[in-house]
Amino acid sequence: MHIIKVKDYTEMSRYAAQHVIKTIEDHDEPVLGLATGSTPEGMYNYLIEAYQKQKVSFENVTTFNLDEYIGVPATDENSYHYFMEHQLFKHIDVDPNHTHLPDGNTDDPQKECLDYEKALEDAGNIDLQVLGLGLNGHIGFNEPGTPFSSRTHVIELDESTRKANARFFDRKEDVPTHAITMGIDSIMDSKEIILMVSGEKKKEAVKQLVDGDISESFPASVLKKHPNVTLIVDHPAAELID
Ligand SMILES: O=P(O)(O)OC[C@H]1O[C@](O)(CO)[C@@H](O)[C@@H]1O
Repeated sequence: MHIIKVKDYTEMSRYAAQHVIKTIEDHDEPVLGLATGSTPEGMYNYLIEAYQKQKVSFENVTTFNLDEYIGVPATDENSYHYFMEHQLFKHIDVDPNHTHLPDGNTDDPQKECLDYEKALEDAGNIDLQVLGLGLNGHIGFNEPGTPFSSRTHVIELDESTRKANARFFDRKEDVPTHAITMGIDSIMDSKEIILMVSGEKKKEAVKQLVDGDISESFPASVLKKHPNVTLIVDHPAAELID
């Protein structure tokens, strides 16, 4: 795993956005894996700015998001559909038919998982996957204990994850209990991965990732087995690593 230390959230976001733009430039039909949460918001703002300055076009880009809550309609502002639409998609020239998120509002989540895997396969795998890091080491919504062999699946969210994400909801009880997430093996199929981590509260997770063992009890540790991963970490989050 290649480690890039940057000053702060702004630099992390800029660095990641430049990496995404380079991937788009290097491929005729780029396939991007995208994340939600607070971590990538700044990167999305840089991408929108670059698009507005005509430095990049998303016309030929296909996107796959990592995850979606179960039972939250796409029109609900807490859904990851809504997040992506408002944080990125509606501001750029991506073809809406080429953006994919799991449908968390389906009657048949198991079938939705299989369909999502099929769509990923048909797209020929992800050229660049963007990841954030959960406090407990989750990537996507793959919580500790998720098998490294997992493909897209339904997951019960950890209490710690529901607590961490309660800031987006009116009440903690409103945070969904389940989600559909790309599996760890699905993520590992990506040709390249960037993992963005910012902020002092993630410093223990970063230490565990960098210095700890590769173990299903800390899902992000699997990334150390991937041949092309870059950790972009800001100084507050990198405080405990060399
Ligand atoms: O960026 P945040 O909000 O700290 O969340 C970290 C990770 O957790 C998730 O939001 C899922 O809880 C991921 O999508 C994200 O990468």
